[in-house]
Amino acid sequence: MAQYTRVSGSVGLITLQSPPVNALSAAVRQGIVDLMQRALSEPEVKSVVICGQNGIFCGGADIKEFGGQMSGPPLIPMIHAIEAASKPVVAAIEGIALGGGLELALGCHYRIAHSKARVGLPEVTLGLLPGAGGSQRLPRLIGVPAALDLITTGRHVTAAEALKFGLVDQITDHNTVNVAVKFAQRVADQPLDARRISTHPCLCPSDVAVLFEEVMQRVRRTARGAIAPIACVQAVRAAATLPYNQGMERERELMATLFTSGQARALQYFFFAQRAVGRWSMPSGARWDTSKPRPVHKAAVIGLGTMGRGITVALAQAGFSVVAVETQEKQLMEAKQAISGMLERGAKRRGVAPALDKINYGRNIQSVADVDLVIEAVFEDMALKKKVFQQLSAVCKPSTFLCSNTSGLDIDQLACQTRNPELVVGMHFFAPAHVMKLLEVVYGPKSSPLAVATAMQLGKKIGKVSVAVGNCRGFVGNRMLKPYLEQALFLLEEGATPEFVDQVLEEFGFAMGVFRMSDLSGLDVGWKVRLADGLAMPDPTMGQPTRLRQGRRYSPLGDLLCEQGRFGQKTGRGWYQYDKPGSQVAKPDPWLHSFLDEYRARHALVAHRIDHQEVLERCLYSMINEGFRILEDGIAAGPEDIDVIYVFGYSWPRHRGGPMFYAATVGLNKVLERLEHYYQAHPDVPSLQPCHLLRKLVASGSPPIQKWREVIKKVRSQL
Ligand SMILES: CC(C)(COP(=O)(O)OP(=O)(O)OC[C@H]1O[C@@H](n2cnc3c(N)ncnc32)[C@H](O)[C@@H]1OP(=O)(O)O)[C@@H](O)C(=O)NCCC(=O)NCCSC(=O)C[C@@H](O)CCCCCCCCCCCCC(=O)O
Ligand SMILES: NC(=O)c1ccc[n+]([C@@H]2O[C@H](COP(=O)([O-])OP(=O)(O)OC[C@H]3O[C@@H](n4cnc5c(N)ncnc54)[C@H](O)[C@@H]3O)[C@@H](O)[C@H]2O)c1
Repeated sequence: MAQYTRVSGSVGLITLQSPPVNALSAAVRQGIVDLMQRALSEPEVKSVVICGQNGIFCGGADIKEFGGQMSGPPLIPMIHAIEAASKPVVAAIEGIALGGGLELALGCHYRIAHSKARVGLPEVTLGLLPGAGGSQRLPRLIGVPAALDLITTGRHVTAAEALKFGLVDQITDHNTVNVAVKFAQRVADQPLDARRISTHPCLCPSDVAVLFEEVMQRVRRTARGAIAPIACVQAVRAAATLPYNQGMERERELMATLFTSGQARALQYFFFAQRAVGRWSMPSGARWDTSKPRPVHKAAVIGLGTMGRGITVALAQAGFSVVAVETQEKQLMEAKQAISGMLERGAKRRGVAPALDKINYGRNIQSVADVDLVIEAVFEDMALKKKVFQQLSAVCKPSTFLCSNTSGLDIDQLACQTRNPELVVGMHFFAPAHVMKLLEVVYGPKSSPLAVATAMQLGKKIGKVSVAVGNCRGFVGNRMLKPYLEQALFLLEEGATPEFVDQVLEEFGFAMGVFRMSDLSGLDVGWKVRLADGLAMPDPTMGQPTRLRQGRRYSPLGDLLCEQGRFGQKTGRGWYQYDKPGSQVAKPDPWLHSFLDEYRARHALVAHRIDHQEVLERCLYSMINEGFRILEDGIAAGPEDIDVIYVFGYSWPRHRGGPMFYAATVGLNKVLERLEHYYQAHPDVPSLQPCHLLRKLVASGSPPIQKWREVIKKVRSQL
């Protein structure tokens, strides 16, 4: 909807009204079309101002409409009509002008923005391009290089930056609508021809062809298979090389291709999934909207290794006072230096002062007595963690929340060491903790809704996307990683190379294949866990590792590499070789290939030809199958939780929506059929056995992903 008022006698004020972000729904578009006609027909009205209610100009097209039959007046002619109007139209931009919202403003003759407003064309993040003339008007207004930057990244810019670009005409600290109305009165009689951006020539640098070539190469390199960034470059190239009308035609063609692509559907699903995870619930029925968090002012981090340092930086940067405790003197010194460096670099990037004074360092756990929340990040060793939780429980205020950054140990066992187990949750960060967006908030059987709500809110405050999950070995992310890693090893045993498996996964869109990723994070991490589990022990009778452990197929390949001191990048050798320890350039290693040949010969394994399809299906479907088990067990409340965890924590390509959305795209019956096929071929691999929920979903006609929760509820109620 939109509302019309006449202000100061001669200005028609059109206010977009569609909470929460004044998206351009059919009703809003209809309102704008009708009210523009009214303003143009009233002789007293000399100029028009368009603004949005509640201090928000417009969040763009209504993304919810994209999924269905679109109705109402189309956006492109609506914006053309505004630009063609005989009376000046001024956009009063408060809050945000994004996507179609900015395109609407670009159709206006003038743009006045509040100093705190942000503008941008984020369509690329939804698998689209600015398809209401944005790709053609923006380069004409601010030049090709700046337009390419904004359109291919989708980044939001501040009002000050927008003014520098010439994207807005004026910024104000006062009431933007009042300023815009006065401005509209001043320009009421001025000629409009030069203000119609579509009539401007496109501002191109002399080496524009080289520029497009360079940008296209960069975009292809970083897109990981996403098509929208490439279409964005093509659309801007059309603006630079074609007359406006032909450019608009090209924009329309490209948009039509994107609009109906699976990638746009995946990215739009993911947009809503990110928001859905904030509406968490627990099996007890506790929910985000009925559970109040308690404020946290002062926090502590215990253990300043890789993770503790990043967590300390994340907390300090968000303004929290932090007590940082490390028992080892040498580690403490190194940590202080590393944390200060990270804070200084971060502050320089953001143009603010480094938050060095937010942190108090110490070696004694007693120094955390008065904090509101503790995050433990000591070694992944249950005995040590239990001891630390006992100490914390004795030292801290009774109301202090005690959280663990464990990668997968039982939160309940830690809670049992404390006086107030209801205040214990997992806060599982991802490395590097000050950079990675994901936080798994893990509730155990005793965790209270208060503790979950507090950890979720803290996550939000430090800029994380937080997902509440249940307590089980590996939680959601690492639990699903296990069958994925396991399949990758089995594929090596059966004839594949690490290079081939990685290539297939990287072509699929992962930032790194499974073996390059293992080399980066360190092969010793998983080895220690397998040793602790009694899995990585060599067979004592044979002096040889066997391939069956605890009743199921087991690949000792990773253990054998670790026994040789091949821990990955840090030792300069792993699944690949590196020029020196710490180097990041992975090179195929002939030693590894001979080692694999010998290993296969020793175990009478005949290498067979493994193709792309087999790598993808075995690695991904086994992981997806575990995802269904996680849903069935109630560890994740819905598929969105899993998808958000995988995109933000494990570099799953966003344009494929996440593993569960991908399963829905491939077709659940196909996933089931292929899992059945592989399970038949490998009956000693339980992770390939299709789980009950997957079968149930297929039996229910493979409903769309938005309906899975209903089936999950039924399956769980029958357990
Ligand atoms: C706006 C934000 C920055 C606000 O952030 P904040 O953190 O404050 O709040 P939330 O993110 O939690 O959002 C609150 C609430 O609002 C919902 N929401 C936000 N934005 C939208 C939106 N644009 N539409 C619908 N709903 C929205 C959000 O989901 C939350 O609700 P929930 O219930 O989920 O909690 C932030 O929200 C944000 O960044 N929003 C997105 C901004 C954006 O990306 N805008 C661009 C939209 S796409 C667009 O504008 C396209 C245009 O270029 C025009 C395209 C023209 C279309 C023409 C169609 C041609 C098709 C051709 C096909 C031909 C086919 C054929 O030939 O057959
Ligand atoms: N490294 C990762 O990628 C990663 C990712 C997510 C979670 N985690 C988890 O985070 C935790 C820490 O991992 P990390 O990689 O940072 O380990 P790390 O080995 O780098 O650091 C652990 C630090 O804890 C210190 N420490 C040990 N006992 C202590 C005590 N009683 N009091 C104070 N400090 C103590 C050690 O001196 C060391 O500096 C583990 O539980 C791990 O599973 C790690």
